[in-house]
This record gives sequence, C-alpha cells and structure tokens, in this order.
Amino acid sequence: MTAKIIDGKAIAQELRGNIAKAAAELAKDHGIVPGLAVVLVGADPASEVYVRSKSKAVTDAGMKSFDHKLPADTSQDDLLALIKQLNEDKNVHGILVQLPLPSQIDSTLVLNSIDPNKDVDGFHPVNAGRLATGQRALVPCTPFGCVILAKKMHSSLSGMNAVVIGRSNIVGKPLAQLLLAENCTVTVAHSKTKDLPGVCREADLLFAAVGRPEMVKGDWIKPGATVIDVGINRVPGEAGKTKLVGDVDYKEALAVAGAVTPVPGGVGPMTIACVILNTLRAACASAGLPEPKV
Ligand SMILES: Nc1nc(=O)c2c([nH]1)NC[C@@H]1CN(c3ccc(C(=O)N[C@@H](CCC(=O)O)C(=O)O)cc3)C=[N+]21
Repeated sequence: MTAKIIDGKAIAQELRGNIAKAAAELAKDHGIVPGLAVVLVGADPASEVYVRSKSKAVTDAGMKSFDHKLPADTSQDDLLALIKQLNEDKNVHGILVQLPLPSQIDSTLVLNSIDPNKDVDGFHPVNAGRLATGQRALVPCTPFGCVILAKKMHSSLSGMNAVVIGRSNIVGKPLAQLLLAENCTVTVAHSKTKDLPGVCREADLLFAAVGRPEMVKGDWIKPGATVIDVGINRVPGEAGKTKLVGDVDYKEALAVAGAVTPVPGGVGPMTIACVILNTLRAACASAGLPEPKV
C-alpha cells in the first residue's frame, strides 16, 4: 500500500485564496482592512525567512503588514513599550512576536503583555483558557493547520482515536484541545510515555510534534492511519548540504499509513496560512462580526 500524500502547500494556497476573498468582502462591506504586526528581535536567518513569508502572505491576502525589526540587544522594556503601542493601534488587528527571543528578554512576560484579542499566535493564557473551555479563541497556528489537514482527509473526526506525540504549549497541548473539540478520543504521549510505539499503533490520527528527526517508524503506525508530521528538522544531507526532515520516517510511513504529510510542504505552509486566517478572525471579532467563513 502507498499512502496518499497530503499536499499541505496546495491546501494552504487554497485557504489563502479564500481568506483573501473574505478580507476583500470585509473591506467592501465594513471598511476594515486587517493588519498584522510582526515583531522580530535579532537577526536569526531562519526567523527572517519565516517573517518574510508571513509578511508576503499577509499582503497577498490584501491585508496590511507592519514589520518591526529590532536589534538583538533590545531591552525588555523597549519591547514591552512597542507591544503597548501595537495593542493601542486601531490599524493592528494581530500581533506576532517571533520566537525565540534573545536571552535578556522574558518570553512569557512579553507574550502575556499582548492584547489577547490581537494574539494571533494564540499563546496568551486567556486564549489557552478560551480554547480549553470551548469559547471563541485565537488558536495557535500550527495545531490549527494540523486539524484543517486532518479534516481534509476525514469529513468528521468524531470518535476517532487521536494520538499526539509532544506536550508543548505551542503544539501538543492546544492540538489535544482542538481534537477534543472535534470529538476525538485524545491521547497525549511524550518522552515519559511507556511503550510509545504501542500507543501510536492505536491511533487513527497520529500527530508527531517532538522535534526528533524521523523518530516515528513504520511499525508505530496503524495500517491506513492518517499521519500528520509537525516536525521540521534540519539534518545533514548529500554533498555537505543540509535537508529538512520531519519527526516521522517518511519512507516507512508511506508504506503503512493511509495518508501522510510531507516535510517540507505539509504542516509548515498551513502554519503560515493560519497566521493570516487568525488575523482575519481577529479583525472580524474586533468589529463585533461573526466568524468569517473560509
Ligand atoms: N511567534 C511565533 N510564531 C510562529 O508561528 C513561529 C515562531 N514564532 N517561531 C518559529 C516557528 C517556526 N514556524 C514555521 C512556519 C512555517 C514554516 C514553513 O512554511 N516551512 C516550510 C519549509 C521552509 C524551509 O524550507 O525552511 C515547509 O514546511 O514546507 C516553518 C516554520 C513558525 N514559527
């Protein structure tokens, strides 16, 4: 058997097209142009790539992008002052502070200073709480994208066994909450889980978010399962170059799974699309409008 390859790049492109249409309607009917402020502290090359692709996705969708590049030695007080200014700016509907932040800055303190209604990363405890209690929330973009991909494969996730490997605040925990809201039976596995391969083999939906290259092997996967690979690991490739691999052994997964996401071209592009989606959602909520349909 060869698994279906879930084309995250194409699904993200389609979603971005729908977001652009919804944003155009919002501008026409209500005179609102959603705006996203992206704050980058320091010059990490990988972060610069992500920030560029986010800004491009925002402008492609007809929204406004406000980029703030600060030097690596920026003080915590200066960063907090910028966030206060962005919280008060009526043209800014979403604020994203790129992680990781330099060591002189307390990331938790900074993320908690973002207005929860502009927190397009969904990292603020108020949004974590809203998600956990089933209220309208800004949801972290990577888990949001993972669930959209799973729903592309299955019209309903209700009653499915979902296993999430990883319990981070950014992916594992919010993903578990989203899957629970879809009526999945959810297991969150992690480094202390006993018989991890056996736990994974029970999964109809398997989500790997551990950050260990190719850890999930073919014999961890239930035949026919849907496998969503959240990992993005840069490893040595051919001829002294590096390559990206996920947390799943892709070749082995292809032989066992029903469907599998590639890396790159799977969850990554969906993360970007969901940043834009959350900016649109934040803009609608700020105007007292219902959830946009995309
Ligand atoms: N506040 C904050 N929010 C984030 O969402 C956030 C962050 N900080 N810090 C860094 C991580 C990483 N991240 C990615 C987004 C897209 C791809 C992506 O599109 N990847 C491409 C490949 C890109 C490549 O070739 O390097 C793909 O998987 O196809 C990857 C990684 C968002 N992050």
